[in-house]
Amino acid sequence: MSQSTTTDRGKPYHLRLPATSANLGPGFDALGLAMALYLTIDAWVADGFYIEATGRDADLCARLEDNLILTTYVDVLAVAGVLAPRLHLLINNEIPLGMGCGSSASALLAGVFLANHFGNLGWTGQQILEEACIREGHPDNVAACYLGGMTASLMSKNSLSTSTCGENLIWGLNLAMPPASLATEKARALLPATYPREDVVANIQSTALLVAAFAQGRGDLLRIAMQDRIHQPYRMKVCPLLPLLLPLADSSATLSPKIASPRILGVALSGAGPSVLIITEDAKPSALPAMIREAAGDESLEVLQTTISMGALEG
Ligand SMILES: Nc1ncnc2c1ncn2[C@@H]1O[C@H](COP(=O)(O)OP(=O)(O)O)[C@@H](O)[C@H]1O
Ligand SMILES: N[C@@H](CCOP(=O)(O)O)C(=O)O
Repeated sequence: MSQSTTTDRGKPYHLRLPATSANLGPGFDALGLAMALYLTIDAWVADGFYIEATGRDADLCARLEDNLILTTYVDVLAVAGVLAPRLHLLINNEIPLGMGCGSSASALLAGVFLANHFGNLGWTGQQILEEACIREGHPDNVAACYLGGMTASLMSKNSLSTSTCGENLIWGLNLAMPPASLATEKARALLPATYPREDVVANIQSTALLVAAFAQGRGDLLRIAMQDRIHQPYRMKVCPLLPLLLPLADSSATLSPKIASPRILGVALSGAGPSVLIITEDAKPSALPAMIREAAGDESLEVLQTTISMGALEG
């Protein structure tokens, strides 16, 4: 992107927003886990809109047209009746776009943070969070992106309630990334309007257990607690990695603690897919990528290894 002609940039407004893995299996639209892969933005008022982007999907992040960060920024200020100062954004992105890792949540939250700061809106953190959740349409990734750890969220009449736990857990978060992206909107359109009662009850039971597992650091519960019956079965056809990798959750269950194989705690679709999240007892186990590639039958499959993030930084 072309350079801003702003000569004296001064201290930038700085944002660092994590990727998120929503749902964690059964917690559809309710649970999200913040991951230590970041969208980092430095912003200054300038004489026009400029974006310089580096990192993952840098070409998409640097686009000025239909850019979710900028459209959110301009729209929030338009609704507030404030003329949006033009901005120069310096972006470094580590979050894969359209892969089920919450890139749109981080972009929306960034747009709202920028609007609040440069439009002097004076909003509280809660107002910023609620605005971004309303715009995303479901609170799970946005709330985890802001608050970090494993965040449970509930949106009722545009009012958000949240609770966070597990921010200090050192479990490994391993993401199997197929080559093609999948728009969340498309993956949501595959879900039925109603569900059998037994599927709903099974998901309520799993979700309750899953929250307890994160709150108490009970990795032994994840294999059972990450089972889902309300979105993953319907998304398998557009997320072909999922049926190949779900059995990995069972592979560790029978291992003797003496065997030095990476201990897999649980497996789920990451967000709306197509990536798959594999949680391990240890952070970044070096033997796991090869195990995942073998199960997927794809030697060149990308595997990202990361850990739990504490959430957003701003200022
Ligand atoms: N850093 C970013 N800059 C601009 N647009 C972004 C950014 N991150 C995400 N987006 C927009 O969000 C879309 C992906 O959102 P979505 O389909 O919900 O997938 P996910 O949130 O799982 O990555 C991208 O195609 C792009 O339009
Ligand atoms: N609960 C949502 C989560 C979407 O997450 P994303 O990272 O894929 O945008 C859903 O499952 O649709």
